[in-house]
Amino acid sequence: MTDTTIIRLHGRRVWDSRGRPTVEAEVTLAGGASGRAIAPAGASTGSGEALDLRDGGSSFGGLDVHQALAAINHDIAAALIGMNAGDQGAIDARLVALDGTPQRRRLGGNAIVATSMAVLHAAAAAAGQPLWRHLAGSGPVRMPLPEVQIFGGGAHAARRVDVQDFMIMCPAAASFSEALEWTAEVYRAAGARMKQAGKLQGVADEGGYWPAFDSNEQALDTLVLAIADTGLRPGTDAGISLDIAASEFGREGRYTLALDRRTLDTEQMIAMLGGWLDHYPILSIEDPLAEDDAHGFAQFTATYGRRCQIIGDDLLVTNADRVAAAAASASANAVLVKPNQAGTVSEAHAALLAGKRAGFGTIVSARSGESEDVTIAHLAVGWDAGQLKVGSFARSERMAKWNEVLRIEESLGKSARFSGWSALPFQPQARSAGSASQAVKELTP
Ligand SMILES: C=C(OP(=O)(O)O)C(=O)O
Ligand SMILES: [Mg+2]
Repeated sequence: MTDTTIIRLHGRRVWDSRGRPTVEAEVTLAGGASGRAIAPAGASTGSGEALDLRDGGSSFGGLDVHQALAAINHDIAAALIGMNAGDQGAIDARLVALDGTPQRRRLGGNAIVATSMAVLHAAAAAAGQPLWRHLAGSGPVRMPLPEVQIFGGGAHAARRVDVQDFMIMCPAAASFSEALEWTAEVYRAAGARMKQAGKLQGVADEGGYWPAFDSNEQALDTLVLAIADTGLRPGTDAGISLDIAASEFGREGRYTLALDRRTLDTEQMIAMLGGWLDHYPILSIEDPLAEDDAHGFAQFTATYGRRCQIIGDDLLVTNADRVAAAAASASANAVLVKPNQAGTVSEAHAALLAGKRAGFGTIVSARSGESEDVTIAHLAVGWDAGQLKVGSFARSERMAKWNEVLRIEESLGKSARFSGWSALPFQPQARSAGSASQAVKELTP
């Protein structure tokens, strides 16, 4: 291990996958090691998450990031230079104290997360280890179950369909690489079907197809048929994972579905999703209800939590206290972990650990605005999260992460273990796949 004293911190303006400026932080240590990281950015943000500092105010202000860069190059650099990069907890505590606001309004969530992750990279480099191994120590790790988008919707595709992410999970695969291979086959089969049906309009923000479906159910039907087209068994080999992102169209117990031109109350929303669970091989649902509908979440989880993963994203905003509260009230059984939602690496890790303590599924996740930064691939493996949600094949900022996991898997050789079904917080035999073959039969002309 070389000298891990921080001697330089530099903030740089780079660009994200939506053509928006973002922040890269680069940390140099006395022993010569360095690390850098780029802040991602969300589009369907939870109201409780850390806010990016954009010129003129928070994420909801201007577009540019000069103020966040200035925060890195002046206040943050002054505070961190001389500190030990090997003590991530102390670095992150210093960042939190220096900002002094619950949502990182002063220095910016973007400045803070880029710095926190860059320090982590520098410490791993100084130890001469890949980041995932630096995090895991000598502990066992599993390759994560990939959650890959096939169609985009909601805020990621101009609300062309209400549901934000239609994804595939292949927990029956023997390895991460096999799961990704099966998913790629489904992706191509879905694209071919959409093209044939005149429903393909392009690529959404996370690399899934930008669809021209007439209903949310048409998207689900297409997904089931695409799985079957590849020879995989829907519900057995490959299942569906949805991010409803209901906070985007629901408030105070009223949910307005643009595609169906109707407004549902909480009970009706639960009934609609329950109908989908009964009919389609769905393994996971994220944000089925809005972030202000904790009672609805609890009701949904009480009814379906034994046969489906129910993920809190906007509800939990990668916050350990919120995860503990959700466990106590049984309002979800899984937590999405987005480092920039929390602000620092340590806070994101605390949220993941709170999830593990509660027996929750834990899913490390990208944002819809991304870059070539692959930190989350290492976090998913090094923290043994079990699951990773990134986006899809048509965009290289997504594939950078998936390909990084492939490299990690290869480096482990025969000792690489795949999380598969063990990543999900319910028994496989209880999954809602009963009607999957019936659904295919009904859909096949
Ligand atoms: C990745 C997501 O979206 P965004 O980054 O736009 O908040 C999500 O909602 O899970
Ligand atoms: Mg989400």
